[in-house]
Amino acid sequence: MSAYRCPDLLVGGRWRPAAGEARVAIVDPATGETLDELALCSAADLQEALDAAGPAFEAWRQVPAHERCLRLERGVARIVGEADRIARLLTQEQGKPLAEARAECLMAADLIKWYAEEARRTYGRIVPARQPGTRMDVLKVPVGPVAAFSPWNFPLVLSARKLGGALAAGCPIVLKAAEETPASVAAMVACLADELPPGVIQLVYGVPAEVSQALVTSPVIRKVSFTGSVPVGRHLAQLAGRHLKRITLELGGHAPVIVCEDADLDRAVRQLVTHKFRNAGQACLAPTRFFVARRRYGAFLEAFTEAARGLKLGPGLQASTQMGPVANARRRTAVQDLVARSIACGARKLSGDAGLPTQGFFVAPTILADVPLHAPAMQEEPFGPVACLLPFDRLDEAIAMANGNAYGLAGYLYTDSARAMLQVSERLEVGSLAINGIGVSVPEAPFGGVKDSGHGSESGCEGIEAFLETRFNHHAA
Ligand SMILES: NC(=O)C1=CN([C@@H]2O[C@H](COP(=O)(O)OP(=O)(O)OC[C@H]3O[C@@H](n4cnc5c(N)ncnc54)[C@H](O)[C@@H]3O)[C@@H](O)[C@H]2O)C=CC1
Ligand SMILES: O=Cc1ccc(S(=O)(=O)O)cc1
Repeated sequence: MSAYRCPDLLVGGRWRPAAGEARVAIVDPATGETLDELALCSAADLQEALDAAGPAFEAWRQVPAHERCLRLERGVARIVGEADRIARLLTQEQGKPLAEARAECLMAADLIKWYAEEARRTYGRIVPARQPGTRMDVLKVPVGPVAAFSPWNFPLVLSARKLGGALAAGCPIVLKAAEETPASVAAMVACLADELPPGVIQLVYGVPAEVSQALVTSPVIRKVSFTGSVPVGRHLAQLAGRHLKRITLELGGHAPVIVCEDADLDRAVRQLVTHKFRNAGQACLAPTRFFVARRRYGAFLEAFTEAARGLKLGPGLQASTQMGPVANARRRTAVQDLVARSIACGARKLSGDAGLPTQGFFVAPTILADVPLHAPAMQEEPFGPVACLLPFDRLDEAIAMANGNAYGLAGYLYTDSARAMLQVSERLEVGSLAINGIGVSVPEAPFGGVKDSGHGSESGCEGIEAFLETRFNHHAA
C-alpha cells in the first residue's frame, strides 16, 4: 500500500502544520487500522485565516471573470491529471471502491470547470432610466469571504461544489473539510491553490464546533455553506441567523422511488441497485424508500434482492470490489441499530450478513420488505446500504407516502405514463426528480433540498448566484 500522510493546513497561501495540540486518528475503514494522525487547528490558526481572507478578497475580486475562469481551468486540468493519486487517498481514508473514488474526483473537476465557465456569464442588466442622460444598472458582485463545511461521504464532490461556486464568483473561501477524510481534499485543493492569489483558498481541519463558531461569527465572513446532518445544519442556521449571514444548507435526504406498474423493471433494478449501494449507501441522494405498484412488487423485490446479494464486498483498493465498508464504526453501529429497530416494527429483512469480511466496518446490502411507514428506517436517514420496500395500489397513495417524512432532496420515478410523470413532478416534495433514470445531480443543474433537506441550491447558475450579491447603481448626469 502506498504511503498515506495527513495534510498540513493551508493558511494565508502557505501549507504549514496546525498549531493546535489535539490530534485525531485517520482510520482505514477496510481494516480499522490507523493510517496517520491529523493535527487540528488552534484559535490562532483560524484568526490567521480570517486575517488573510480580507486582503485575498480585495485581490481576487479584481481579477476579471475571464481570467478567473482560465486560472480555475488550469487547476481543474491538474486535478484530472492527478485523479489516480487523489482517488487512492480517498479510498484509503473513506473506504469507497477505487473506481468510485476516481469517478468522484472527475465529477469534482467537472463541477469546478462548469462553475469556472459560468463565471463569465454572471451578467447584470441595464434598466431603462426615467430621466434623460441618466443610467440605471444592476450588477452581480461577489458576496465576500465564504466559510464552507463539507462532509466525509463525498469529500471531493461536496467540497468542489463550494470551492467552485465561491471562487468562480470572485469570493475567497475558508474550507473546513471533514476531519475523517483530509488528504484527498487537500490534494485537490493543492491543484487549485497554485493558480490563485495567497489566501483565496484556505483549508483548515479542527474541532468542528469550534471552527464554525469562530468562522461564522466573524465579521470577515459574509456567506456560509454547509453540507451535513440536520442537527448540525439547524445549529449553523441559528448561528448564521444571529449574525445575519447568508447560508446554504444541504442536509441530506431519504429519497423515495416510485415504480409504477408500466415501468421497465429490468432497467429500474439495474440502475437502482448501482445507485443505492454506491459508496455503501452513504449518499444524500441515495434511493431509500421504494414504493412499487402492487402487481410488480414481488418481481421487483426478488430481482432487487438478488442483484444486491450479488454485489462483491471488499476493500476499496481491491479491483474486484463493488461495495466497500461504511466509513467508520459509528456508522456501522447506527445502521445496524436502525435495521434492528425497524424489524421490531414489523419490517422483514430479506438479505443476510453471511460472508461479510471480518476486518473493517462492513455492512451487508440490506433489503427490508413491507416496512411500516412509521418504522425508523422509513423516517430516519439510514446513510448506509439499506433499502426499504412497500407496495402501493394508487399513484396518489404512493405520492402521499413518498412525501411522508421530513426530508425532500432527491426523488426517482419509473413509468412510461405521461400522466404519472406530470403528477409526480408537480406533487413530489423534492429538490430534484429523475424520471426513468438516476441523474439527479449534474454540474449544470441546481441541486438542493426542501423541508429538512435544507435550502438554497448548489451547481447550476443558482449555485454561483448563492455567492453573488445584487447591486443597483443609479447614475445621474
Ligand atoms: N448531506 C450529506 O451529504 C451528509 C449527511 N450526513 C448526515 O449526518 C448523519 C451523521 O453523520 P455525521 O458524520 O455524524 O454527521 P455530522 O453532521 O455530525 O457531520 C457531518 C459534517 O459536519 C461537520 N460538523 C459537525 N459538527 C459541526 C459543527 N458544529 N460545525 C461545523 N461542522 C460540523 C463534521 O465535521 C462533518 O464533516 C449521517 O447519518 C447523515 O444522515 C452526514 C454527512 C454528509
Ligand atoms: O451525498 C450527497 C451527494 C453525493 C454524490 C453526489 S454526485 O452524484 O457525485 O454528484 C451528489 C451529492
